Amino acid sequence: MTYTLIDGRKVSTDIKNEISQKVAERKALGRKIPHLAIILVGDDGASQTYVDNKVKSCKSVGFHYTMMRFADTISEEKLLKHIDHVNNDDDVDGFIVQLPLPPHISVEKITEKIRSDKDVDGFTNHNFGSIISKNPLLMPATPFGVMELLRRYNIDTEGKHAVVVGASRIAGAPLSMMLAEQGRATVTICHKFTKDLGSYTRSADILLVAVGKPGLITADMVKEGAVVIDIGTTRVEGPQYPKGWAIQGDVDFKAVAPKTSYITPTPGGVGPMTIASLLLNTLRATELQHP
Ligand SMILES: NC(=O)C1=CN([C@@H]2O[C@H](COP(=O)(O)OP(=O)(O)OC[C@H]3O[C@@H](n4cnc5c(N)ncnc54)[C@H](OP(=O)(O)O)[C@@H]3O)[C@@H](O)[C@H]2O)C=CC1
Ligand SMILES: Nc1nc(=O)c2c([nH]1)NC[C@@H]1CN(c3ccc(C(=O)N[C@@H](CCC(=O)O)C(=O)O)cc3)C=[N+]21
Repeated sequence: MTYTLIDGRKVSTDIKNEISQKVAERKALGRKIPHLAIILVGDDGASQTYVDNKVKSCKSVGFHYTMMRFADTISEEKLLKHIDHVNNDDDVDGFIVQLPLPPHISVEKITEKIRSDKDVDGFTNHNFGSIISKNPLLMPATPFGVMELLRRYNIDTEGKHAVVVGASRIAGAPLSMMLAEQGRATVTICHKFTKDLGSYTRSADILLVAVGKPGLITADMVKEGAVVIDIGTTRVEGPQYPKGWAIQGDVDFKAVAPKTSYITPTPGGVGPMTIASLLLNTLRATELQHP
C-alpha cells in the first residue's frame, strides 16, 4: 500500500509563519510582544537539545524569551519560590518547567504551582480539565499538536476507533480525552498493565503511541490501512550514528509504514508540532493577559 507521510516539520513551519504574522500585527499596533520563559534544572543532554529548539523557535517568530537555569541540587522549596516569582512577573506571559526534574523534586507540586493562564505546556489540572470545557484556556501542548496534524491532513476521527498506547499526564491521557471530546472518536487507552497489547492495536483505525520504547509497535500489531501517529522520542546511543546517538520513535517505521494509509516519521513528525503548540499557547496567553 502507498502511504502518506505526515510532515510535522512542514506543518509546524506553516504555523510558525502564521504566528510571525500575528506578532508583526501586534507590534504594529503597539501591543505586547509574547515573552516565554523556560526553566531548566540540571544539565541533561536531551533536555538541553529540546530547550535549544524551543529558544530557536521563539527567535524565529519574534517572541521574547528568557532562559532560567538551575543546578540539579536546587531544593524543591527554592524552585517553588522561583515559580511564584515568575507567576507574578507581568512581563512573562507564559513559562514552562522542562521535564524531567531531579528525583527530590515533585513534578506534581511544581506543576500545580504554575499559574494556569501562564501554563503554556498545558500541564496543570486546570488546563487538563480545559479539554472538556466549551471555553478552554490552554491546551496540553503535545496532544494539541497531534490533533492539529490530524486536522491539517483532513484525517477524520469521528466514529473511528482510536487506540492510544501510553497514558501519561503529558501525552497519552490528555490525548485520549481530546480524541474522544473534540475528535468524537471511540477511544481505547492501553498502558503498562494492558494484557495482549496487539489485540487492541490491531483493531485501531488510528493508532497513537506515546510510551518511549523504540520498536514497541511491530508490523503484525497494525491493521492494514490504519493511521499511525508516533509520539515516542527516545535517544538511542550507538557508534553507528554520526552524532553518537539518534532519535527513535516507538514504531518500527520501516516495517509498519507500508501497511498504513498515513504515518508520522520520527524525527520530523510530532516533535516539531509540540514546539508549534507551545508557541501558539504563548501567543494565546499573551492575548488573554495583554489583549
Ligand atoms: N514528541 C514530543 O513532543 C513528545 C514526546 N514524548 C515522548 O513520548 C514518550 C512517552 O513520554 P511520557 O508520556 O512522558 O512517558 P511516561 O514514561 O511518563 O509514560 C509512558 C506511558 O507508557 C506506558 N507504558 C510503559 N510501558 C508500556 C508498554 N510496554 N505497553 C504499553 N504501555 C506502556 C506507561 O504506563 P503506566 O502509566 O502504567 O506506567 C505510561 O502510561 C517518550 O519517548 C517521550 O520522549 C513525550 C512528550 C512530548
Ligand atoms: N515541560 C516540558 N514540556 C515538554 O513539552 C517536554 C518536556 N518538558 N520534556 C521532554 C518532552 C519531550 N519533548 C519534545 C519536544 C520536541 C521534540 C522535537 O522537536 N523533536 C525533533 C527532533 C529533535 C532532535 O533532533 O533532537 C523531531 O522529532 O523532529 C521532541 C521531544 C517535549 N517534552
